[in-house]
Amino acid sequence: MLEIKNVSKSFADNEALKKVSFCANDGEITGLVGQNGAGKSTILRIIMHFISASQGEICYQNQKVTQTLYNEIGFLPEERSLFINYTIQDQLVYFARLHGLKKRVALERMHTFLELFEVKGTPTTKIKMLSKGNQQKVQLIAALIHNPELIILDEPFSGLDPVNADIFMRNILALKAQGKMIIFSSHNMNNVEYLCDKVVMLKNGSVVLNNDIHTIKSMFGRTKLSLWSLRPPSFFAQIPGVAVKKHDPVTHMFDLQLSDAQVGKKVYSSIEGDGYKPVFNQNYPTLAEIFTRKVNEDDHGNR
Ligand SMILES: Nc1ncnc2c1ncn2[C@@H]1O[C@H](COP(=O)(O)OP(=O)(O)OP(=O)(O)O)[C@@H](O)[C@H]1O
Repeated sequence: MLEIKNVSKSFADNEALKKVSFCANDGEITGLVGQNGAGKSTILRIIMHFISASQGEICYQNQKVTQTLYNEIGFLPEERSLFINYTIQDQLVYFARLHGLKKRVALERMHTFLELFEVKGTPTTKIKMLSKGNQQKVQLIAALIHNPELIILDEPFSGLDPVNADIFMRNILALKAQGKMIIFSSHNMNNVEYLCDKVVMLKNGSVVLNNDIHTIKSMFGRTKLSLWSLRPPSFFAQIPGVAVKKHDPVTHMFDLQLSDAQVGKKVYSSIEGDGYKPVFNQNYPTLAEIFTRKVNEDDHGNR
């Protein structure tokens, strides 16, 4: 288990992190989300010991994290850091050797990873000849080549097309199945929702959500209602607790936001006499919608 305990960090008078606490577990994927500047990279850099916390502590498997843990951690930095004149092979062997791997083992693993990640290039292709997405794959392989137990990925999906994002996701899930602990930051809520067991959301340096996805969704309730109706938008807008988010006059589909899941019953009874309804779907908000709501809340949790 990785425990982040009351970590604060200030850069001059800017409080970038305020008493941040959360845990990550072996065999689980934890997603770190938040707006630009929320503090995601800062907490990841503190875990990596690149910068120190102003306060608080971090424990991994019940021991204080020190630089000696370096070989147990695989890190994908937000800013890519490859030597563009190196070949893929020289680059990956270089990183593997930094972690004490023998060249033969590094080469074996390199071949496996190049295949798994479908890198478009051979071991002797120079990094600068690769597309941005393929360079990113090499950077991720560099983070994994020493077989770390804790994998920290700062925005792994930025700049990837959907096919390559899928390849990344498939491999991240395979690493989880091997029991690895994975923490990644991302602005792509669909990827976070698909991959993560747990989500931690930072807002202005503070944790505002910290739970498994199912619990987070339950906290918000089934407050999203998609329905088919021939009624005009004004009919639904006058029901207390209902906001009309979208109406398509061609398909007669509505997206309604409910203040409370119970309001769904009121909506249902108001159109009960209208006859056959091909769609009446009351659901939890998506993680992207929850994210937007949390961003727009004031500090007292009011929307
Ligand atoms: N080295 C630094 N010196 C001064 N301020 C910094 C430094 N690193 C980060 N900050 C500040 O700390 C705050 C958090 O930044 P951080 O990079 O952690 O945010 P982030 O959530 O990763 O944002 P993004 O999504 O844009 O990458 C910001 O106000 C930023 O300006």
